[in-house]
Amino acid sequence: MAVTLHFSKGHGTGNDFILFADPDGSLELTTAQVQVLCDRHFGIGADGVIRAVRSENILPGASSLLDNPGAEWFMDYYNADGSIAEMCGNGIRVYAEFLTRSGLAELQHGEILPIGTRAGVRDVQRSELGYQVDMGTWWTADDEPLVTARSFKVARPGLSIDVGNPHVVVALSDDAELDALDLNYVPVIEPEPAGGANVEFVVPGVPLVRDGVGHIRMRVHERGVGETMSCGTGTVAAALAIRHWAGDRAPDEWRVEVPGGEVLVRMFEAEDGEHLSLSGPAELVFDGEISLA
Ligand SMILES: N[C@@H](CCC[C@H](N)C(=O)O)C(=O)O
Repeated sequence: MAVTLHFSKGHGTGNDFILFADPDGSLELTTAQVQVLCDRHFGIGADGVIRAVRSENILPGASSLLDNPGAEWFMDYYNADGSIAEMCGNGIRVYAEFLTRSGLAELQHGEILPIGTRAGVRDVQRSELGYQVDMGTWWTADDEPLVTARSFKVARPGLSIDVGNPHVVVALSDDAELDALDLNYVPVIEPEPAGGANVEFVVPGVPLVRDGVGHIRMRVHERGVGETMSCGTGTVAAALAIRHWAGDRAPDEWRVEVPGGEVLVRMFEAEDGEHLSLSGPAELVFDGEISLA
């Protein structure tokens, strides 16, 4: 039976999403439906789909992923290929805008909106740039994978960083190399991570630190999508990697420039260790409806 889906289209620094409300959890999409929705020629076109479902109505079993029952809403996130991702740093800001604009949640300046994700609960608040997200803790893997992109003569070492979802960050020599990178070609990671990974290519700013703030340029090849104009979790991983490589004097605040704009990453101490915050814009562009077979 065909289903009519009422959706909003939005983006955060050009990383774009189709969002729809399914408070009762009655409208689970198939992989094929997600693929059609995200197809830029045969569907609406997007890097991912976000289903707004009340936390109490997420799939049986998935509720164990929520470590804080205070999160009324869960971000059910799908990559364009239909695969599920644990977290999306740009998507969660756009999701907060969707929830508040559609009256499903309220968020005044200074208030916090906890949102459930497969990586745990993330606290979102309004900020000067749009929204700020407490991205929680992070960890690096012991192994150093090797990454090969199309133009590389030899594989280069990457840094594996998990910020709720998996990333491998690779440093490039300069802006020209970053601009010339062909990300139609899927970067090869050795050893291949079991669940795949997003790969960020970064160039430190020159100078790296200006007025106490670090500067980075980044392009990304996203797991389950391909090249995107931005990846929020990827910018956080990029800032962590450059700080790691830069050493003791590196700052805790970073501006990360991506093809779709700029976001701000901060590192700060919380009760359970170092957290990261991500601030950036969130825009809803249009609403529509589509019939799904
Ligand atoms: N674009 C997102 C990340 C989306 C999920 C990613 N492709 C994955 O599979 O982990 C972001 O802004 O963080």
